[in-house]
Amino acid sequence: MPGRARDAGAGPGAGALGPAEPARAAGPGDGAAPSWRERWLALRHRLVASPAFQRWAASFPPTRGIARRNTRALFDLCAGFVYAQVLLACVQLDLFGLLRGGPMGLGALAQRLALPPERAERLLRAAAALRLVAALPDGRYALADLGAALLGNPSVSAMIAHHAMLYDDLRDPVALLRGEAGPTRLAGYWGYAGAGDPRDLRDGEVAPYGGLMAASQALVAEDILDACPLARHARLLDIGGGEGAFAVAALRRHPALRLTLFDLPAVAARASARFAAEGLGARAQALGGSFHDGLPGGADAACLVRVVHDHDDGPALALMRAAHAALAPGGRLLLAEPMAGTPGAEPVGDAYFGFYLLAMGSGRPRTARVLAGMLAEAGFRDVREVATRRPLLVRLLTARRSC
Ligand SMILES: C[S@@+](CC[C@H](N)C(=O)[O-])C[C@H]1O[C@@H](n2cnc3c(N)ncnc32)[C@H](O)[C@@H]1O
Repeated sequence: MPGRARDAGAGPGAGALGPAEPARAAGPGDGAAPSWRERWLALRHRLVASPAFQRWAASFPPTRGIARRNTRALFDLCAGFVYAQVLLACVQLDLFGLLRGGPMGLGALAQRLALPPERAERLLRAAAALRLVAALPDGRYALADLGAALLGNPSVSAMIAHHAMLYDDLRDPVALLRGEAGPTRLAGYWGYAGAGDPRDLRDGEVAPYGGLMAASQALVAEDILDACPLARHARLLDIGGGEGAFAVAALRRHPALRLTLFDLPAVAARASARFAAEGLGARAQALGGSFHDGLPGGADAACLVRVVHDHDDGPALALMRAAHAALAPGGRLLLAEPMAGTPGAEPVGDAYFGFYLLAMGSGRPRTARVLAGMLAEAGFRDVREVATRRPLLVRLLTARRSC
């Protein structure tokens, strides 16, 4: 296992980077005397664990609201899988597509869903409780905000559908944590994460994840390009650029920009076809290879979009070093991905991506500060975070190679 990156500061510009990784406090297990805070927490936890206290807190007016919120939060944690499966059923049955044209009654919906009316009603009531659809006073059902938002983002439905593999892999989370779960379905899906030489992957093995990534780029490319326009750059190296969805968005926005996309050979071939189909063949080329063997030079900007978190610390740091070596002096790197410790989205980084990448067999979510430390270690300077519109989906660090 490669060594973990230090939670280092990252030189100039890095001071404002997110919360530090929580320091591992010395505790009784480490031989140190417990601090007053630990003693207070222990007392508090003994109280909260007591059923008598729970009953009292749930009826005492000043604590009633907190007790109910905590009960609900705990129940939601227990029930999360069920909610996700209700959503999967809605997606598989295309419920939101059916309601796109307007509200429908139960009978018509049951027929279109090919479900007995009682089962259709059960699904619709569950979906209404989850704010995916709305039950109208006249008994018909309509889209609610969350269902309508899914219709506007078809890639989210693709993500939901492919979660069937993730849930299979998470069936025994302790075995997964102990490395005793055996081969996972996600490692097969993301072929480069498994054993073997990723350069040997064939078209049929990269197409499923390539398509999923290309579809979900719609959500992130504009946020990245709005946060960090590339107008001052002449040539962009898109490292691990997939089928070219981000590249196409960048080229369309900056008509003078030229671009080299680098990805595994089978993926680069798909990107090449896309550039040609979009009429961008004269400004964009796709090169195939493994970035662990080095990167093509000549670019004054490079980007790593949703790539670094797929890799353990040793390969991730080597990749940053390769990007540094490939950039022209003074060139700029953009590192964009969802990050751990994002305020208001903490479970997305450490819980969702933490376990997703564990099942995939490679990588981990990192805080902005850890990534900044790694970039500095790879030789970059001026590491800074640029705010994006939806940090839950993507955050952005920029860094420079010295002149
Ligand atoms: C999660 S995808 C991100 C794709 C794209 N940047 C995006 O955001 O849509 C990671 C990409 O890294 C590529 N990749 C993984 N290992 C690689 C390697 N050793 N050499 C080159 N590309 C690699 C994969 O083929 C894939 O296209």
